[in-house]
Amino acid sequence: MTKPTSLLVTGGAGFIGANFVLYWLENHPLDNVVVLDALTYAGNRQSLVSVESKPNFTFVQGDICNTALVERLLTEHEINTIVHFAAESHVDRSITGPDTFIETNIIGTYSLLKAAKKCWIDQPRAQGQVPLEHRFHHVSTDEVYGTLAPTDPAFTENTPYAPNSPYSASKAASDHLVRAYHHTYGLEVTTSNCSNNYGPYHFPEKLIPLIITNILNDKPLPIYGDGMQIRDWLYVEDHARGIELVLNKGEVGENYNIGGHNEWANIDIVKLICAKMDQAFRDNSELIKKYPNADKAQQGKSVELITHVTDRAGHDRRYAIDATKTVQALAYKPQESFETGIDKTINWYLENAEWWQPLL
Ligand SMILES: NC(=O)c1ccc[n+]([C@@H]2O[C@H](COP(=O)([O-])OP(=O)(O)OC[C@H]3O[C@@H](n4cnc5c(N)ncnc54)[C@H](O)[C@@H]3O)[C@@H](O)[C@H]2O)c1
Repeated sequence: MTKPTSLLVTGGAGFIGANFVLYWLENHPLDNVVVLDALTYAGNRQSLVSVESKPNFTFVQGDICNTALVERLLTEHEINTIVHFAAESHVDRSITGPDTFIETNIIGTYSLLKAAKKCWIDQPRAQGQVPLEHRFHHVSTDEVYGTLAPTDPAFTENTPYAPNSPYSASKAASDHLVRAYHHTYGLEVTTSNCSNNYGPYHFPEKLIPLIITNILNDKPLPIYGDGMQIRDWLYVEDHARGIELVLNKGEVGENYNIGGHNEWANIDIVKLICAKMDQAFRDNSELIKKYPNADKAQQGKSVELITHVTDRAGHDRRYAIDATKTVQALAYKPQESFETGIDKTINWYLENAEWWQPLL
C-alpha cells in the first residue's frame, strides 16, 4: 500500500483543504506537502500562514486545468499522493453561474487524472522495473446521492447517484471520471463522499460561518424557506482524519462515505448558534468591546435576527450519510461531538475576526 510521503493537495487554501494541510503537517511532520490552488474568492493564503515557512511546504498558485503545470509539479516534487479538494463548492453559485463548476470540477479533475496517468503510469521505465505505488484521492460529497425523504435510510456507498444541482452534478461527473481512470487505466484511486463540514477557516457564505458573522454584525440571519432542510454535519478535522485513514488503509478502487451521524434541520442549527452566541456575550464582557455592533447578541436576543427568505431552487430536503463501511473497514470514529465541534467553531470565529472580516 502507498505510504503518502509527498502530497499534492489541490484546493489546499480552501476551507477543508487548508484544515487538511494543517492537520497533515501537524501529524506527519516529515512529509512533503505541495499545495496547488488558484486562489479564487474561496481560497485564502492566510489560512496556511502557520505552515508557510516550513521547508517541506510549498505553495503554488495555479489552476488544476493547467495539465502541464500539474505534470511539472508531480515530477519535480516526486509526488506519490494527490489529495484533490479543488472545486467550486457553493450550490447557490452553481445555480446562478454553472460554467466554472463544469470547468473546475469536471475538466479540472480530468486534467489531474490525465497528468497522474502520464506521470505515474505511462512513463517509460527500464525493463523489469516495477512501477512505484501512487494514490489519487478524490474528495467528494454526499450531495451526489440526491435527496432523502425524512424516513429514508441514509446514503451508503451503493446508493445510486441522483445529483440535483449543477454543483452536485459536476461532482458526480468527476467521481465517475475518477472511477473510470481506475477501471480503464489502472490508476490507483480512492474516493470519499463526505457530509456537510463545519469548523475554522470556513468562508462566511456557508450556513454556519454566515450565521456567526452576521450575528456579530447584527445582520439578518437568512433562512431558506421553512428551514426544515436536514443536513448531516461533521467537524472538519474529523473529515481530515477520515481521509488520512482512507489514504493509509483504504482499498484502491473503493469509495468511502465519511460522516458523523449528526442530522440537524437548518433552523435548529441557527437557533442553537443564536443561543450560544448570546451565552458567549453573557460570559465574556470583552466581546462587547470587540464586537460593538452585535446589539442583539448583547441583549441575548440574536434569535430575533432570523429572517425567512425564498427557498433555493431545487433545494434538496435531506442528506444523511451511513458511514458503516468506513467505520468497519478503517476503524473510523469522529473525535468531536456536535456540542464540542460547534463550541470550537464559534470560539474560533470570535477569536479570528482578522481572518473573516476582510471577506465580508
Ligand atoms: N464544504 C463541505 O461541506 C464539503 C462536504 C463534502 C465534500 N466537499 C468537497 O470538498 C472539497 C473542498 O471543499 P471546500 O468546502 O473546502 O471548498 P472551498 O470552496 O472552501 O475551497 C475550494 C478551493 O479550491 C480552489 N480552487 C477553485 N478552483 C480551482 C482551480 N481551477 N484550480 C485550483 N484551485 C481551485 C479555491 O481557490 C479554494 O481554495 C470540494 O471538492 C467539495 O466538493 C465539501
